[in-house]
Amino acid sequence: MIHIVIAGPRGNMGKEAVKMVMGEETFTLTAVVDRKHDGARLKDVAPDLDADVPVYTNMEECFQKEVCDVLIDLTSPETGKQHMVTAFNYNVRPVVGTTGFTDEDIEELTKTASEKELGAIIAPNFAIGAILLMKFSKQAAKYMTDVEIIEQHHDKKLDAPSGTAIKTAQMIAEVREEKTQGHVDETETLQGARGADFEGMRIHSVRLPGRVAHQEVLFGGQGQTLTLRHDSLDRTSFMPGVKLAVDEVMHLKTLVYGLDQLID
Ligand SMILES: NC(=O)C1=CN([C@@H]2O[C@H](COP(=O)(O)OP(=O)(O)OC[C@H]3O[C@@H](n4cnc5c(N)ncnc54)[C@H](O)[C@@H]3O)[C@@H](O)[C@H]2O)C=CC1
Ligand SMILES: O=C(O)C1=N[C@H](C(=O)O)C[C@H](O)C1
Repeated sequence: MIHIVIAGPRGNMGKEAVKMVMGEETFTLTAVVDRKHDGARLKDVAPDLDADVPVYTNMEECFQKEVCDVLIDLTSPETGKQHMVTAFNYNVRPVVGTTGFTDEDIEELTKTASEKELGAIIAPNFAIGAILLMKFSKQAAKYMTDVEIIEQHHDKKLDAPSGTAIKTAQMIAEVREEKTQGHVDETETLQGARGADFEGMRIHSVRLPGRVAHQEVLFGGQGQTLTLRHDSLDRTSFMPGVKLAVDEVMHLKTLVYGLDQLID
């Protein structure tokens, strides 16, 4: 039995994670960490979840009082890192879907996980289709080096570009011959028109009500284009990946960044 604490249980992702954990025979939800409602029961502050577990606002107190093997963090960019550090201090294995980590954050957290020989996962995207999109993009970029990434999300999203777009660009950059795209003399008459620059590739972020999570990777070559696209139509798309990460993190002795590392 894996004992789990979820941070951010009333958020879009947190709610789905609570339902998923409660539905798994080998998982037990022991508590949740929220921004408010300290001392309440989750079922009283989120009746749609029907989860009779305690709510803490202080993660340390939660780890001191409750049994916890794995922390699932689905909060905000500034909170995720802090939660991971606290989890490491209590020998709890973090599974983090929260996006917005810098390269330095990931390096620092990897060092701590390795020193403690404690498993940890930061997964910018838990959806299998999105992981396949990243892998296929990496494959295509060996042959087609002009790439533009267009990601589209709901307008409540805090970080841009998305964690998925950054991870996709990082994976592509591992194999892509470095080049600056577009015309050598191109200028932006309106700042930002060409999107963010990742090693010469461009990333464009769209934010619209009605969207969930979508990404296209566009490749251009002589007389041809290739478009790869993934759509998450609702947040249940991420849950098999969250379950996989919880199972896998129990066997790891360091931090893994991206589920692409765990899926063939
Ligand atoms: N890895 C993946 O597959 C996915 C990752 N995400 C990421 O997950 C994160 C959450 O996304 P959503 O659920 O859409 O956001 P949301 O805004 O709906 O939920 C975030 C929740 O975290 C809570 N929270 C914030 N600070 C907290 C703190 N200090 N302690 C406890 N709770 C705190 C908020 O109160 C809120 O309920 C974002 O970073 C997003 O980019 C979202 C979808 C999929
Ligand atoms: O905020 C979201 O919604 C999502 N965030 C993740 C990201 O930044 O890539 C994953 C998914 O795209 C949904």
